[in-house]
Amino acid sequence: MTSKTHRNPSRDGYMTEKQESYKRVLLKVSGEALMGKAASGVDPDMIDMVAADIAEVVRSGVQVCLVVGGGNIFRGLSAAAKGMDRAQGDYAGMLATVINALMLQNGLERQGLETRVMTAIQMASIAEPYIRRRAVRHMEKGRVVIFAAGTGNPFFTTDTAAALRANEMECDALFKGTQVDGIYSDDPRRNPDATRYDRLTYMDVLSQQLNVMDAAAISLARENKLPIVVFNMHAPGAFGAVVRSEGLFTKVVEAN
Ligand SMILES: Nc1ncnc2c1ncn2[C@@H]1O[C@H](COP(=O)(O)OP(=O)(O)OP(=O)(O)O)[C@@H](O)[C@H]1O
Ligand SMILES: O=c1ccn([C@@H]2O[C@H](COP(=O)(O)O)[C@@H](O)[C@H]2O)c(=O)[nH]1
Repeated sequence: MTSKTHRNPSRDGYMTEKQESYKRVLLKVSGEALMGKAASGVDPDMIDMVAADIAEVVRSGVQVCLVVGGGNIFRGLSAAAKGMDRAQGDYAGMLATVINALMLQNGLERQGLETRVMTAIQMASIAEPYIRRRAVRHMEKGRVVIFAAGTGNPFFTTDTAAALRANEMECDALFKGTQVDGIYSDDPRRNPDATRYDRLTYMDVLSQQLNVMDAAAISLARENKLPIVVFNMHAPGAFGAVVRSEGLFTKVVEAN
């Protein structure tokens, strides 16, 4: 695939262009990616690398908001598989995303960026409650807004939270920074013969059950024609590169 699509500010169509021009984007940071080389938890070097990447994009004039996962600390589904009440486990998972958000906020501030953490579950002594119009205002002022605690509801994931917030913030695209350099025909970490796609439609991802993101997130993006860009966030500068449409990534859009 050689051509790239560009989402117009009106959000109602695509143009064929060589270079994307994004005004506002949401980056979903995988919790697992924050582990770096560690077995669990957060690798401070990885926080610094991700923060430097985000700072580069912000300084290029793009408004950035973030949703952080919690899979490096706790996943409700895994706990439920061992007998824990699912909803209780999911609330613990959402709290895990708040820990990651605070770590990332600190990393971003060390890069000299202005930031706000907004939580979907109220915890007013450490972060602002999520208020949509306030979040938009923060971004207009050049602040990086980190949306924590997922959607605030059990039985969801931070991928769905990312699609939800990206739509609410009227972002031009949702970037999913993960451990693999795009979407493959099968999980590349389990199947070495899986092949990578440059471009897919939402329906391709749903019908072929390409499990890089959950179906609820893909459906939400599809309903609102929100492009999704999946890329590997382990190399320094990776986020800036995909925002400039460089390097390897898979883009999910409405039609090829
Ligand atoms: N078809 C596929 N193409 C690419 N990756 C896939 C595919 N199927 C499954 N995966 C897996 O999906 C993973 C993406 O999940 P990732 O860990 O980034 O998300 P997450 O669960 O949202 O993050 P976290 O819970 O750690 O915050 C990849 O690491 C990859 O191994
Ligand atoms: O809206 C949400 C978002 C997340 N959760 C719980 O948090 C963990 C961690 O999120 P990941 O997306 O897996 O990184 C998730 O496993 C859920 O248990 C939630 O309940 N609701």
